[in-house]
Amino acid sequence: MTIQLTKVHGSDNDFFIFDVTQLATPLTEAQLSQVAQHLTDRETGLAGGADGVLVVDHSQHAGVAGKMRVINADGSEASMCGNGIRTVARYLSEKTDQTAFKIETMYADLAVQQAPEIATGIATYQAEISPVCFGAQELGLTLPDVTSLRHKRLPSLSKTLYFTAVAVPNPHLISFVDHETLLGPELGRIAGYLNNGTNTIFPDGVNVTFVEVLGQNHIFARTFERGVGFTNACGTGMSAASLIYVLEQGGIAEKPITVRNPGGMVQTIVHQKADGAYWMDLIGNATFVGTVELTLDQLLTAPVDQLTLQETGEQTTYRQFVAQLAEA
Ligand SMILES: N[C@@H](CCC[C@H](N)C(=O)O)C(=O)O
Repeated sequence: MTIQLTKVHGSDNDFFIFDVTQLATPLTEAQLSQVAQHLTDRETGLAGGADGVLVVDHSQHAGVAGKMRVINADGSEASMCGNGIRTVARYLSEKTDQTAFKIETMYADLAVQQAPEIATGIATYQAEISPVCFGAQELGLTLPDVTSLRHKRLPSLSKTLYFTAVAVPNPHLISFVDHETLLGPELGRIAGYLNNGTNTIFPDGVNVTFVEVLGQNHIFARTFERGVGFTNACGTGMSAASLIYVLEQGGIAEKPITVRNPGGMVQTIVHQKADGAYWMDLIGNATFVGTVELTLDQLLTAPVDQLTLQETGEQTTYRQFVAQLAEA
């Protein structure tokens, strides 16, 4: 039996889509974690490795096209992935011949749809990012007597930076910084500490994003992800950053925010419901790099570094888009 995987990315945050409906017998949780660690390794993994694996399955929820689970490169499971869900939206759109539908994720069935191209020839999808919560419990924030963290200094992390923590629903710590700090070593130092598994602030780790304001409704986000490390972009991180930009830094809700990142660019829109709850639209590329077929042995343990992708050619168009962004 062979299993087809699709290598995909959103803003060069790259993944393998693993459609487990192909399997005759389901894998165990331990095997899924093993698959992610095996395939994503940047040295020995498949096709240059990846930031994670997006597990696609049937959903039992009425009116939902499919289910997405997110397994980070270190084998841990995340509740959501903003760049990933756009690619899964495209995968399910092509599989089920629909352009607007819902995808089941760990905490919510999220609305997704095909969207107008962000640049010529770039397949583009839009995803709902929610639920949003500021509570310490949902964040896994364990500072004594702290129920939320909104624009506060944490002297044990930095003497100068202000931090806001928000779950969307995976946990994010956001700090607005100047250009030098955005590119400097502080992000790696702080996020490395918060994801070391022994710290007492976020014992389960947290995604950390530094944000620079480039203009009105125009920001740059750089993220160190829990379970991965530095990535080219983090979709939920950019959505969280956009929300905090609106709440604390003069960003305008209900209007597109351009979010640049090391891997490209997305747009977000921050919304608020009548009951006060926030949610975001995340709009960006859903690029299919190529496909590859593996045996079950290769999926789990056998060497995969010599396997090559059947490329789609989409990455060439994506590279041109990124080159144009750099010139703009
Ligand atoms: N890259 C993702 C986020 C993936 C999960 C994250 N590492 C976590 O553990 O919460 C995105 O685009 O949102």
